[in-house]
Amino acid sequence: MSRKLDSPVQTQMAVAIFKSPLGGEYHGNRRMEGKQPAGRRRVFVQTETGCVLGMELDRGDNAHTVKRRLQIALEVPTEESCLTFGDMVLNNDLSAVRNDSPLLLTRNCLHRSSSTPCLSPTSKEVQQRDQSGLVEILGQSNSFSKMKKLVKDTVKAIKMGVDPIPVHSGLGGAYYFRNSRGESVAIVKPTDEEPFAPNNPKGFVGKALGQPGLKRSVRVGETGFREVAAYLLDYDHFANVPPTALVKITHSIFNISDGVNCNKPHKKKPVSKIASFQQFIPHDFDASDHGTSSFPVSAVHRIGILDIRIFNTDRHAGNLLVRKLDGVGRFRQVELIPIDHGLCLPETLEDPYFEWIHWPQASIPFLDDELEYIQKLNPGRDCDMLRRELPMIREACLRVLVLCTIFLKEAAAAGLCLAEIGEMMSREFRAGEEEPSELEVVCMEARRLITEGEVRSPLSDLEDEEFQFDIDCEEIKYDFIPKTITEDYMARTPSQFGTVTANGCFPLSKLEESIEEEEEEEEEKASIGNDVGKVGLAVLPIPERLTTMSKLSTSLKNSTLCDKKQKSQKLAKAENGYFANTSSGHRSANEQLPPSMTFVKLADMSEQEWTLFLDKFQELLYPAFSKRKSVTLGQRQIQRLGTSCQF
Ligand SMILES: Nc1ncnc2c1ncn2[C@@H]1O[C@H](COP(=O)(O)OP(=O)(O)OP(=O)(O)O)[C@@H](O)[C@H]1O
Repeated sequence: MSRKLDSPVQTQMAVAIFKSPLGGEYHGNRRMEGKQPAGRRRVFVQTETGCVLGMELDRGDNAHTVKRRLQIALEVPTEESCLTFGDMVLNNDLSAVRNDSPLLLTRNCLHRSSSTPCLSPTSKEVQQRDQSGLVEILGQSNSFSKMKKLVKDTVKAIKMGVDPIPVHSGLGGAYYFRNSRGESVAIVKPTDEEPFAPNNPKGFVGKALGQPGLKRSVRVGETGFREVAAYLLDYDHFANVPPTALVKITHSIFNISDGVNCNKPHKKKPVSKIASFQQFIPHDFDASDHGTSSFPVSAVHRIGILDIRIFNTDRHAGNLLVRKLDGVGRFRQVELIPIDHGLCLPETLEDPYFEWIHWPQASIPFLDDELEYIQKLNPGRDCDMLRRELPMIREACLRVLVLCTIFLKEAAAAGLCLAEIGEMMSREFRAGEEEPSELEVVCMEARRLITEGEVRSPLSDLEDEEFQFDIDCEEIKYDFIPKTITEDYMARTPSQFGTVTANGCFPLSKLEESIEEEEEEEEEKASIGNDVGKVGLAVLPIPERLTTMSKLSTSLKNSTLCDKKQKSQKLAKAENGYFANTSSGHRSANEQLPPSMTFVKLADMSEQEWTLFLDKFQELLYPAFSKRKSVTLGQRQIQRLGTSCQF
């Protein structure tokens, strides 16, 4: 491990070495348009501890030449370093890397505990040599044009000495940047100050950039581009996401955990960061402080539509700002502003969080303009746009976007309301165990079907001893037509499939339990990553368990699905164990993170499998929607009955 990578001094050197000849102050992206010699690109290399180095690539550069330059600056031997750009490990060719792209430099992709200090340019000399502007938007989208004035105002205020204000709420580092009148105009969240990132100022540290973060399916350092993705996907400002861009920004307010800046505000030196930069929206409350009944139906629907598309795992009430419109003559009316989209577009499906799910507005059918908006959504086009504007975005995130957009479109067309759609995406906890959502159950079945190649008769399935969804033996008839498997399976909610255990498996009979217990013990001894599956224990109360047992297929062993879930759980355990600890006084990521389950993976499918999977997924949606509608109908009847029985 290089000593140099952990000390601020070399970063100064690095920046000096990589100083940009494209000097001048910030002019949006104008400077890059036209004036840059053909084939030249500027990139920002971020080390896993958050240090940002501006660097220029010539046409002839390749990953090796870049690493060699970094070796000189940081003393990291090229064979020990790894340069990545989103999903891509840059081994040689750099043609996919665009101007202004942030690259990540890690040590041979090794994950390590990262309480090590951040490197950042600290001396005045370095700042002068690093001639990029104080705030530079990374990306070319026209959607960022609104941001240019904001950036200009911010830069002017910085130069006048108007300091940003640290935001005390939230787990991550965030700063209100102001204009020359001292008014907050932007909120800036550096990617290396996210929860658990190396330079988090609130003590939530313990991971390097690129490792699984607060949510396992969102890596540390990758919430910033998700904030931007949410803004870019919010076409026509439909849900009211504030304008947001990714920036490279330099200021002394930012935190670095090297003891240089900590607790010595008067001695702070300017540091450069990659950050999300979002327009500050003046507001009166957030949704946790305000009665939700006054929220307009259309505002709730529009935010819900966005949350579903982007699979938001963090729509809590604090992430909905509320602005009273009394001042603009709309007495008692409010406007909602959705913020904090850093935990959307996870790399796998998990449990989303939709605060609005039980608000009455979410049970009101979609309005015509909303249905029209949904109908026009085109997930393929969304992906193309995101690949173009945010080339570091991972394909796994795009698959989640595609899946959820299809789900939304089909559900809305089938007449489901927002609450129903949200419920179908949410997991349930029963007896302390997490069950897959209805959406995940559909995905699991679609994967099973494409893995098997063809839908086959239940008899052959039983002979194969493949895993089946709670097939009731008594109900199986030999003249059962293939489609019926799916229908039978769809006729059940996840809870009717039986409780899923911590391993994501359905409960077994007692006999099987004891066998599995033994197997589990055996496997505890086996190494992590062993392919032998282990099946979890049933957790149902006895009577319920007996009913479930009688219904279970006799062929629950050899479950590929369970194997996969157990493997991912083992890996999760292994990873949790791996990030052993951090500096004392800081809360390590290990202490904070509850393990979360992955019931179905999307990223490991080939392009061809993914296409087949989406076809199957769409086919399976219709019976799932019918089931959901009948459940809702049943609930309403019970509610009505309850009301009419009241004296
Ligand atoms: N665009 C905005 N305009 C005005 N205020 C904002 C904006 N974005 C965030 N805030 C304020 O800053 C606070 C912290 O922001 P945010 O919730 O995005 O940070 P976070 O660290 O990601 O928080 P959390 O830990 O809740 O996820 C918010 O509670 C809100 O009060």
